[in-house]
Amino acid sequence: MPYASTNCKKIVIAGVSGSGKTTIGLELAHLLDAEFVDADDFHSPEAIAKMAAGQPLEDEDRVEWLSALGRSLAARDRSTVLACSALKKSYRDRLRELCDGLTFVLLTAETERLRERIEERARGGHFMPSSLLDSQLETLEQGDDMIVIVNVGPPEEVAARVLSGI
Ligand SMILES: Nc1ncnc2c1ncn2[C@@H]1O[C@H](COP(=O)(O)OP(=O)(O)OP(=O)(O)O)[C@@H](O)[C@H]1O
Ligand SMILES: O=C(O)[C@H](O)[C@@H](O)[C@H](O)[C@H](O)CO
Repeated sequence: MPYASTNCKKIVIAGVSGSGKTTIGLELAHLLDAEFVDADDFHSPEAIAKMAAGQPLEDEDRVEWLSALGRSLAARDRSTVLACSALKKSYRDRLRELCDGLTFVLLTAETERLRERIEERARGGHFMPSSLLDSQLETLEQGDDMIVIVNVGPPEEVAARVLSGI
């Protein structure tokens, strides 16, 4: 059955590191009774090591990753929320090429709030250093192909705003 005629929703929660993709994506998946997939789980160990060492990923580091994510989304027959940075328009287009009917939501927040959240999370042992935030923001191509939601407030309220926006 073509995707458009089913109730199966495929939503990509995009944004820079620390924008809350995982936090809000999990809440949204709960509201939609959808599966939640974290694109960080699809990065190669080399890509994770690179980021952990403070080096930004480049286009070539993201090629296989995006293909695997697009194929994985297309293969799912349940509603799915994917937390994925999807910083460039070309990355989002690659996902669209592989999976029909994707809705993209961009989470944003003020830079200093993002930095504080990343630093707090890094103290808990997360691999991503806040030194990479500037390159994440430089790489981000915000476009009218995404609904923009400001991630400020209790996560369940932000997820409810996402739900009414999509
Ligand atoms: N609405 C919110 N209110 C308070 N804290 C939040 C909110 N959203 C996210 N956070 C916190 O900010 C940090 C970053 O959030 P999260 O890990 O969800 O971001 P992310 O976009 O998935 O990041 P990354 O891509 O780097 O994995 C976490 O510690 C999370 O608890
Ligand atoms: O495209 C990218 O640069 C990556 O997906 C990053 O966004 C990280 O995976 C994430 O920030 C980890 O915390």
